[in-house]
Amino acid sequence: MKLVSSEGEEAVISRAREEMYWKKARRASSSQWVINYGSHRASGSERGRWRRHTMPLFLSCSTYENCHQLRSGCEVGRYYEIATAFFKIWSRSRPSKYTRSMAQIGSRFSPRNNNHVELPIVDLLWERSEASRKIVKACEEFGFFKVINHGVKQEIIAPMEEETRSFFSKPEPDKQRVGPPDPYGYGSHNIGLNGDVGEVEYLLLHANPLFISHNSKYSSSFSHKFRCATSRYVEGVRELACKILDLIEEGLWADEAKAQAHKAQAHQLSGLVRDLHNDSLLRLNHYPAQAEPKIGFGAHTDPQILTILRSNGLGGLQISLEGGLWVPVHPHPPSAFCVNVGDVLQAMTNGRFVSVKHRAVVDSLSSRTSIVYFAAPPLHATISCLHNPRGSNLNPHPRLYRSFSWAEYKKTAYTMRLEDSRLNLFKL
Ligand SMILES: O=C(O)CCC(=O)C(=O)O
Ligand SMILES: [Fe+2]
Repeated sequence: MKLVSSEGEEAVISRAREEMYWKKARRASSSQWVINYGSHRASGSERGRWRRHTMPLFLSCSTYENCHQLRSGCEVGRYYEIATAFFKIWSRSRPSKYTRSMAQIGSRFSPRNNNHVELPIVDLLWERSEASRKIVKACEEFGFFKVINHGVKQEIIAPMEEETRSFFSKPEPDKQRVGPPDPYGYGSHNIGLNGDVGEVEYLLLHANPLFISHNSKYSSSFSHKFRCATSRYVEGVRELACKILDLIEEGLWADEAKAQAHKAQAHQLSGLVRDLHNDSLLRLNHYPAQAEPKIGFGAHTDPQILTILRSNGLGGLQISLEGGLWVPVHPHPPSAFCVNVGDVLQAMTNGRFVSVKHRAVVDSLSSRTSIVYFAAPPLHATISCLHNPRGSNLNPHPRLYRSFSWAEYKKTAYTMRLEDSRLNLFKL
């Protein structure tokens, strides 16, 4: 396939990669995404070079066939083809065979899908081996999936949603009484201690009853109803997280001795979350309505093992695909929980699972809430690549990360910006 320049496809791509210039994908209109890549030497006598190496790729999510010409004079459909070819080659040269490829995702990213990523949906009533295989695949390809028939009862979810709504609708001074976050407590606009801001207010709570003392200066401010709703909810989603982690562990070695998989699993993952000293958190987010689209919660990965998220049925969550392309996650079916891989799980699977960057945008006139449970190990736990109880390697690639304690990782995370890739600091 010929690209804009007369150079061969591989040459142009490797040059673009070498020069390591990627502009984040930006939204050109409601139906198009633009990705630019090329040389950053775009001025003066280098202008020609710039033109030659810069290819704005217009990926239209819903109507690309209807747009005929773009700035460069190339057909959008043609650019779509080029983009797919580009990502196929680009991802081929990525080090891990588990890295998601844009080419794979490209096929789902089609007009029919109405501009949303179709995340895999896992039904927990499926036969166990089927559910476990689907979850592992989703964690490898997307780092995200949804679960239905998850077993968390509506009578646990509804009071939690009600208490969340009622907390955020209190007058500001009442909310401030449980702030500023230390990191637990109520915060508004400022996320963390390192200058990150967003159109969000939130309440961060420790989810382990043993550590309720962390919340004690706040707990007297919460009604009995609120405390009951949160503790029942935490119990429910912790069970769900553990169920999923057991399925993951079974699925990781499913290729070998299938019949033994269940017996041999050692609950290495769920054991961390069930530990008496687990450091799991519950975070309630509220994104007030904005007249125009704003960032509610900036790009980040979740540091913990697994995240279980529920929103009030409104879109706003977006995930980052290969190449910095942001795509919205459809908020349906409403009964589903959205589940994502955290940094710790990426490290424990030696990079086989991906902890994917995501963010929340406020782009509607209704306010959105999300209730997020972060399943985490105890502070003293050592995080290293999982071992197979039957003795074989989880992932035949060399070890990617050194061992670290959760306390060490958490401390590092608190010193960094939201968007920083913390796990890179632990690479071998
Ligand atoms: O509100 C959302 O959809 C995302 C929130 C999130 O990513 C977080 O709290 O870590
Ligand atoms: Fe997150």
